[in-house]
Order: sequence, then structure tokens, then C-alpha cells
Amino acid sequence: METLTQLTTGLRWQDVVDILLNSYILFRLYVLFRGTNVIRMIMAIAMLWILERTAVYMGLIVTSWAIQGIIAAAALIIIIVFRNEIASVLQTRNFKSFFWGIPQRQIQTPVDIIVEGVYELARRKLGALIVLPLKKGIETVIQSGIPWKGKLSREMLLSIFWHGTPVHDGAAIIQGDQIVEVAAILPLSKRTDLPSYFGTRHRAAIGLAEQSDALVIVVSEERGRVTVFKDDNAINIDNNIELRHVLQEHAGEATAASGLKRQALELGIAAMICLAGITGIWFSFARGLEALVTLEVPVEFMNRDPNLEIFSASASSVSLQLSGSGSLIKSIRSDQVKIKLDLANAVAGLNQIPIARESIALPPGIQLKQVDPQMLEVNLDRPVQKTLPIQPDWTGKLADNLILEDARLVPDTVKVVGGSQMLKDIHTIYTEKIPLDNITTGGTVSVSLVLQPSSLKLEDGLKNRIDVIYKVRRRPAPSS
Ligand SMILES: Nc1ncnc2c1ncn2[C@@H]1O[C@H](COP(=O)(O)OP(=O)(O)OP(=O)(O)O)[C@@H](O)[C@H]1O
Repeated sequence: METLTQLTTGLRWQDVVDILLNSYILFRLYVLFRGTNVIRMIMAIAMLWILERTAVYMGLIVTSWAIQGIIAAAALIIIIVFRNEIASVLQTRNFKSFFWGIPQRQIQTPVDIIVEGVYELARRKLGALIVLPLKKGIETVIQSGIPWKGKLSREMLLSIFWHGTPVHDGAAIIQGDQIVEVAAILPLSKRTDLPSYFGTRHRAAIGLAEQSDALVIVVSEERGRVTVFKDDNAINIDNNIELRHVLQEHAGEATAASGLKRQALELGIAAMICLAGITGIWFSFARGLEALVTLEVPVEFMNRDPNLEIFSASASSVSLQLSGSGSLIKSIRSDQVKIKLDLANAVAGLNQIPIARESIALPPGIQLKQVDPQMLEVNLDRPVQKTLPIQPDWTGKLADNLILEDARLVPDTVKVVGGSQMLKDIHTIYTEKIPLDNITTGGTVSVSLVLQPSSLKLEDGLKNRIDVIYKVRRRPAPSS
């Protein structure tokens, strides 16, 4: 319970959307590919992934590498081996079914109409091939014929298989109470043990029965006989009662397979598995074994009064200790973390700005552990200009027999820019130290100015160097 609370604390609404959205995408993929071999391969890959995670958790390095390799190869195999199946699924679905369509409930096949139609075809010796698919799709096995959206009726069956009709060759496919396709080409069986009177029509029926769970009815043109093919069985039908019985059995399976309750249960379980899977993946990334990192992040100031300038801050960057799952922490960069301090309430002078949690923007899944320092001192002031005299900062001592007679500075004043408060107390700018010890004659020395405090600046374009022209003379010898 405690672990659950730990896991869910700090869960943002974006995280919930993240989990739900990806679960829905996974669920839609399931709905799109269910009943095909692709979904079985994807499930196998999912199992491998769980194994791989377990191996990583247990520290089985080579095993986890090996499984990773198998997963990569399996993903490639799916695309290559099942490319036709994938293409066929994508082609046969419309836009709606990709995103929100719920699979339609199978409408019950009207068995009596088929029985009547088939026996009428047999009586008239009209060859016919009728397919009643069950749960597995047959799109990938047959060569699709001509789409035919027509309500199933005895007359419709007779007219489709009438010799004069252009679509009488091939098979008619019935789904629910609709004939959905005619002139479909079925795969021929390669069996060698078939009776000699089984020509290509029968072979095609056997071929489809072998490769799917569909039931196929054949009306022989030559013999006027009805045969039903299902799985590996060929059932010779002697009368319409027998045919009704076989069809009802198949229709019962179809209803059970596509019954609303069963379908709702299957989709409900699939939805729960998708949600659980994505939640597991999300938590393993976002809340996996916790790791720590310390980042030095530069501070950005915002909402400053435009009449004030920042003349100094106690630090320009802040050290943040962050925690999160190992994989997230490993990939984090300092430019993904931002610290924005609000100076809207700051006034001229020294301001203490606390570094609040809200002013730190972190990537999703990363938590803040520690901030150092927790407060910044920011000195704001109105910038002003001031012209100040320059003083040479002599150091050391001239030789005893020499006197510094004159020193001229070029220029002898300088324009500086700084905060108004600070400049109030500054009356002179000093040069860097000029040693007297080595001076023996007059001359010129080029020196730089010392700008103290560091927020003090020279006016734009001014050079931080001046010339000091000095003269020395010999001290008159003491009169004896
Ligand atoms: N692969 C196929 N898929 C769908 N229909 C096929 C296929 N091959 C043949 N047919 C259908 O079977 C007809 C040919 O039947 P054929 O006489 O060769 O078979 P049969 O098994 O002897 O049947 P019948 O007893 O009716 O003569 C074709 O005109 C066509 O309508």
C-alpha cells in the first residue's frame, strides 16, 4: 500500500493522459489485427519484453542482451513475413475503424435461405461455391473478387451462379445476412488423395477449409451433389435436413465466436491488458529504480522593472539535486531544466529572492530533491552615468635621491555607468597599482582602471586604459 502511494505521488494529469492515450493506441492495434497471425507474434514479442525486463532486474546481462536481439529480429520478421497480412488488414479497414470503430456484431446467417438456394442450385445443376467465414479472417488467404453488398436471398444465389452471369465463376462469400463478395478465387489444395471426380471447384473449397476456419459449400455442376468442407472434413450432404443441421452447427459456432457478450468480454480483457501493460511500461520508465543526479543550472530572471538593472547577484547558477528512474536520469541534460526567478516585486537595492519549487521547470518524470542555495541576493538599481576623476595608485618607494615632481593622466577623468545608490558613494576611480621602485627617470606608463565593485562599467566604447605621464627629478644634495 505504501509502495502504491509512493508510486502515485507526483503523478500529473499529463502522465494520466500519457498512459490512457498509449493504452488506447495499443488497444486499437489489437482490434485492427485480432484474429490474424500478426497479433500472435506481437503477443510473443510482448512476452519476450517482459522476460527481458525481468532479466535486467535480476542482473542477467547476457540474457537481457540476447532477448533484446531476438526482439529486434522478431520485429523485422513480422514486417517481412506478414507484410501481405498487414497490407490486407490495413486495406480492408476504413478510416473510422482505425481510430474509434467498434467491431460490428455478427448478424445471424439465415440458414434456411442458404439451404433453399443450395438445393435449388443442385436441382438445376448449377455449379456453385459458397463460403461462410467464421472467426479467422480469410482476406489474406483468398484473392478478393468483386465486392457485392447484397442481402442474401434464394434468388440472389441463383442469379449469381447462373451461367449467363459474368460473376458465376469463383466463390460467393456470405457474412451474416449479406453476400459481401463474388467471383473470389480460393487457394487450391495440394492434396493427392482426393477422389478423381473432385475438380478445381472442390479442390478450391478444400484449399480454403485447410487454411481457415470457414465452412465451404460446393454444388457440383456435373453431378448436382452438395458437399460441405470444413477443416479437413468433406461432408457429403444427402438432403436439405442434413445441410440445415451442418449450417446450424456452424452458425452456432459463429454466434458463439462473435456473440456480443463474448466479444465484449474479449475486448474488455484486451483493454485491461493494454492499460496494465502501458501502465507497467510507464512506471518502469518514469518510476523505475531511483537514481540521483546533481546539475548546475543557470538562473534566468524575468519580469524585472525596465527602469532597473541587475547590478549583482549572489550566484548566477544554482545546484539542483534531481531524482528519477535510472534511464530518465541518464538522459537528462542541464538545458532541459530551467530556473526562472520572478523579479516583479523586486525593488531598487538588495533583494532576497527565494528559489521556489514553482520557479523550476523539470522534464516529466523527474523530481526535485534539493536546491542549493535556496535564496539569491539580487542587487537592482537605476542605472546612471557619472564622470569621475582618476587617481594613480602608486605603490613602493622611489630611490632616496629621487622626487616625483609631476604626474599627468591622459585622460584624467572617466565616464562610468552604475547603480545610482552605489555611485553616490564613489568619488574617484583608481588605476591599477603603479610600482615606483624601478622608476629612475621620467616617462609614460599605460595602466588599466580598477572598477570596483564589479558591476561598475565604463561608458560604452571607452577603453579601460589610460596613460600616466610622470616626471622625476634628483633631490638636491643636502648642503653641508
Ligand atoms: N481457385 C478457384 N477459386 C474459386 N473457384 C474456382 C477455382 N478454381 C475453379 N473454380 C470454379 O470451378 C469451376 C470449374 O470447376 P471444375 O469443373 O473444374 O471443378 P469440379 O470440382 O469438377 O466441379 P464440378 O463438379 O462442378 O464440375 C470454375 O469455372 C470456377 O467457377
